[in-house]
Amino acid sequence: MKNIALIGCGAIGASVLELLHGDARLQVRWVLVPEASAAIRDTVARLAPQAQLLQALPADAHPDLMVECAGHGALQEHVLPALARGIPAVVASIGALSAPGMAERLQAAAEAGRTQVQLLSGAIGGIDALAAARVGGLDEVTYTGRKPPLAWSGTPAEQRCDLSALTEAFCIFEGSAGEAARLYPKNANVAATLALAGLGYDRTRVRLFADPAVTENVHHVDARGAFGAMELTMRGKPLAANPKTSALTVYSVVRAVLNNVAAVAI
Ligand SMILES: NC(=O)C1=CN([C@@H]2O[C@H](COP(=O)(O)OP(=O)(O)OC[C@H]3O[C@@H](n4cnc5c(N)ncnc54)[C@H](O)[C@@H]3O)[C@@H](O)[C@H]2O)C=CC1
Ligand SMILES: O=C([O-])CC(=O)C(=O)O
Repeated sequence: MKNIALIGCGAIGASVLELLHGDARLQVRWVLVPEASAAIRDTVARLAPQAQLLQALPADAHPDLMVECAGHGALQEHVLPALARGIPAVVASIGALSAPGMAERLQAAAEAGRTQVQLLSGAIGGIDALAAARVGGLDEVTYTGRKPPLAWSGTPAEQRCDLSALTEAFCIFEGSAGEAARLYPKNANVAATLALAGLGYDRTRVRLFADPAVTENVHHVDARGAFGAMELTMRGKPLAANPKTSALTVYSVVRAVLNNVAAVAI
């Protein structure tokens, strides 16, 4: 049986616990959050009663896998030290890697601990194809993200337009994946994932729209290169607990965890 440390117990973390609950091949032994609200305590008591709810991984704990679904700060706080201790990790907050030096520090920590960090595909598909296409050489990768206006609340989009008054699609951002990840950290994980798998932060073009005509989180990717061309549209249903997050992100985390305990991984 594999022991799991879960970082974050919000919209994604709670749904991950729900889906892993009862799987005899693994046990969530630690849930790490900055503050254990009553809702988090209830969720953990119901879905992972054996788990310790803590702020940091104890020095003598050695999980088989750390699962990050918490936010950008969690990479610095939990993932880097775990990797350095030899604990493998899967990470959902891919936008965090756009902070200067973070990608290099993740790599150095994993090398020091002789382990591996897996960057999850999260809300987007086709990352396998894009990363494979990169081997042959990519010429162009463009990502267009479209979410309902209120999914952009609390972001710099609020300074660009009145989100609640939009009657048609409004382009809230156009630029590189690097700028997108810095300005819209909670919404630009997909842009950062595409950049890391494909042409990098500077050469991956990004357009983000607040669109009152959509009810889903719509991700569109166009890529061209030596392999040929790829066009992909995902229409992700948002999680009820957090409309900024697509439900597929939860399934992507669960898939990665299950691939760690399954005899055949896909
Ligand atoms: N790769 C992808 O496609 C996607 C990635 N994400 C990432 O997943 C993260 C979590 O998403 P949600 O669950 O929807 O957010 P949420 O806000 O519902 O939950 C975040 C949880 O993490 C905890 N937390 C925050 N900072 C922490 C820290 N430093 N250490 C430990 N716990 C911490 C919070 O207390 C809360 O329990 C987002 O911040 C985003 O970076 C989200 C959507 C898509
Ligand atoms: O969950 C999504 O649809 C994607 C998302 O928020 C992001 O790119 O960070």
